Amino acid sequence: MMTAQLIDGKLISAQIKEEAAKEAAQIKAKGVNPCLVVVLVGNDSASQVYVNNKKKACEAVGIRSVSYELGADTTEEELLHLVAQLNADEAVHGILVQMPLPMQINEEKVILAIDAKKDVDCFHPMNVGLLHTGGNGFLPCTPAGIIELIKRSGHTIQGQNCVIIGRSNIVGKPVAMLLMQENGTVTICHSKTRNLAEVCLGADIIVSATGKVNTVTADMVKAGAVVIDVGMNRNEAGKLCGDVDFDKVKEIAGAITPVPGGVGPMTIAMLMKNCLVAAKMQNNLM
Ligand SMILES: Nc1nc(=O)c2c([nH]1)NC[C@@H]1CN(c3ccc(C(=O)N[C@@H](CCC(=O)O)C(=O)O)cc3)C=[N+]21
Repeated sequence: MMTAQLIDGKLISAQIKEEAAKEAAQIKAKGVNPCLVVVLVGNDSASQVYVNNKKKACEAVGIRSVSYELGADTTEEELLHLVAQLNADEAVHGILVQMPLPMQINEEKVILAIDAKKDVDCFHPMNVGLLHTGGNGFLPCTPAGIIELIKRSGHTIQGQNCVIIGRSNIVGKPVAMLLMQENGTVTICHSKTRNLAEVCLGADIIVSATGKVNTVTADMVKAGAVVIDVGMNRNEAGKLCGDVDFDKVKEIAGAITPVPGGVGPMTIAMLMKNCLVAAKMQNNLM
């Protein structure tokens, strides 16, 4: 029995990519050819999958995509040199350096080196700061995808109790900011939070981003709550699964995202939107 509404990230992301394709055509009609460069260092197999998905999305939307695949032994200096070259290239609008990077490379240094105007991940401290002051421009891809999933599946954020589990720079913290901007009442929980189950039981919306299987179990979910699963884990059988005990939670929740097919595809759809924002910003089309 399935009581909860299944929030279809594949379907919603397809709609967003369709909208982006229309906008890409308009931008091209003005003589600008949006272009994303993805840089992958090393040969992590999960990263390969994501990078391929990004390429496919670019093709579908009509964004030129170029990828650089560098060896696992690439030095920080070499990567920074490539970033500088891409910063200077007027034909390149978006630069995405796939994380995580091999340990000889300082990720923060690389993020800082990317021109903030080309930072389609919205990881650069300038863009993070703008996000916090309500500034416009880039939105962080996974958090923005979560907001779209909630809204486009018919749920309101305004006035709702939103509980986030996880405080990472790429999901927990920025999604808190976006939910607050949507007038949600936000609580951020993490590994040191006391009475996590109790806090979650008060939530109308739960966002789990811990990377730990079974972070959210049925006893933690209020009847009818919206449950967004950002986890990307492998279970004992090697199968991709989220943070949420899906089979049991779906009997209690009002709506739930699956993994795969939930937040993941949305991240890529929102990346496409940021690439168009980048192309417009750099050509005074905003
Ligand atoms: N600079 C940078 N930017 C990122 O945005 C970034 C990154 N580094 N490093 C890794 C994470 C992870 N990430 C995903 C993107 C798409 C799916 C995705 O498409 N998932 C599909 C399929 C997953 C599969 O089949 O393995 C799904 O959930 O249905 C997942 C994860 C982007 N990330």
